Amino acid sequence: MVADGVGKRFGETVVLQSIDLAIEPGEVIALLGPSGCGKTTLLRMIAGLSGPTSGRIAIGSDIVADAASGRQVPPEKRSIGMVFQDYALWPHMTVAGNVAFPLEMKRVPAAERKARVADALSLVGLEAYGERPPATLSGGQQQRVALARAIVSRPSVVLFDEPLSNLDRELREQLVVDIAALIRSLGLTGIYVTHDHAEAFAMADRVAVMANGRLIQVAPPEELVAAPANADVAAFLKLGLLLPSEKNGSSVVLETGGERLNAPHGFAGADGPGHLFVPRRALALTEPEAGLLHGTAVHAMFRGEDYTTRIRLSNGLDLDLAGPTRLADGARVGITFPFDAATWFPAPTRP
Ligand SMILES: Nc1ncnc2c1ncn2[C@@H]1O[C@H](COP(=O)(O)OP(=O)(O)OP(=O)(O)O)[C@@H](O)[C@H]1O
Repeated sequence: MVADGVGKRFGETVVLQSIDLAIEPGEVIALLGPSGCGKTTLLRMIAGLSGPTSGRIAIGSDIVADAASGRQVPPEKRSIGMVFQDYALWPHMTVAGNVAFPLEMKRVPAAERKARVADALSLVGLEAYGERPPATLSGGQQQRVALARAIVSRPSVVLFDEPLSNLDRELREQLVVDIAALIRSLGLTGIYVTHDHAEAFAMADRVAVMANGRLIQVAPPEELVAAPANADVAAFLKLGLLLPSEKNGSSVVLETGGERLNAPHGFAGADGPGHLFVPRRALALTEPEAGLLHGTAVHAMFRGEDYTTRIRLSNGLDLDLAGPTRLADGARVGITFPFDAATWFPAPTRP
């Protein structure tokens, strides 16, 4: 699937700017971003449920949408399967009837249809449920039916629109693994929309982080965590501490609280306002006099193996840090980190 300069406007409102995204066959991409950033809009255009106002979309070798020529291939003629948040099963059909539907649309002969439906239901662990009406199944089982329906015709791309958000946490954690294993074992290409970064990390080969109708970083999960492209990505993924500050040469002064950090080797990046980013794994609690930053313990929570303490920094930010001891509420603490683990993100200069 290739999106080439894809944009979407509703009247005067620009919802997607100019999206360039190429997904390899067999690859799973998560579209991740806060509510309203345009994830569903992009997915609906790939599905053919709406058309781009600029750019074009290809699935395999077919151009399925092209704003310039007005070409818009309808959803049923695109090689796609879809799994929606609300399952979207037809209540008047049996489970097997639902799964068979995409094959009926393609006029697959009855005997082959039956075998393929049985195969798809067994892949999702529901071989015994074919004759039941969907309403008699649990939410998790209904979503498995929707998954079987999405893969039964072996489409070029399977599109997922927040498929697990109606399910409780335990079920979500189970299904995310099952879905990931299934799409990988079948070698399917997947686009998975979510606002949950744990789900995106569990599912995807690469994660496309979106904000305000733009793609801001497309990278494997490990790379996003190790090297977020900017302060927005680090903030959205909650990767650590983002300190609003002013940089002047090798020193960084925190915007509020006035603490000054003198980095022995300085930080790369332009002087002026911005954020100092310190990844969570680099942060450690220490005595107040040994701390680069200072704060007060708000409350320590026992987490089974260690304690997570919420610390209110002198600039008012809250930070949760794990440690082996229960700190008293109100205790003064220091926070330290190796300077070479920190990154300076200058404030963006927006036109
Ligand atoms: N038909 C429409 N007319 C006008 N604005 C729309 C229309 N559809 C979507 N939008 C706007 O486009 C923006 C992006 O919406 P979209 O549903 O793609 O976001 P999202 O990232 O999927 O959010 P969520 O996670 O809440 O579903 C929103 O500001 C929304 O209000």
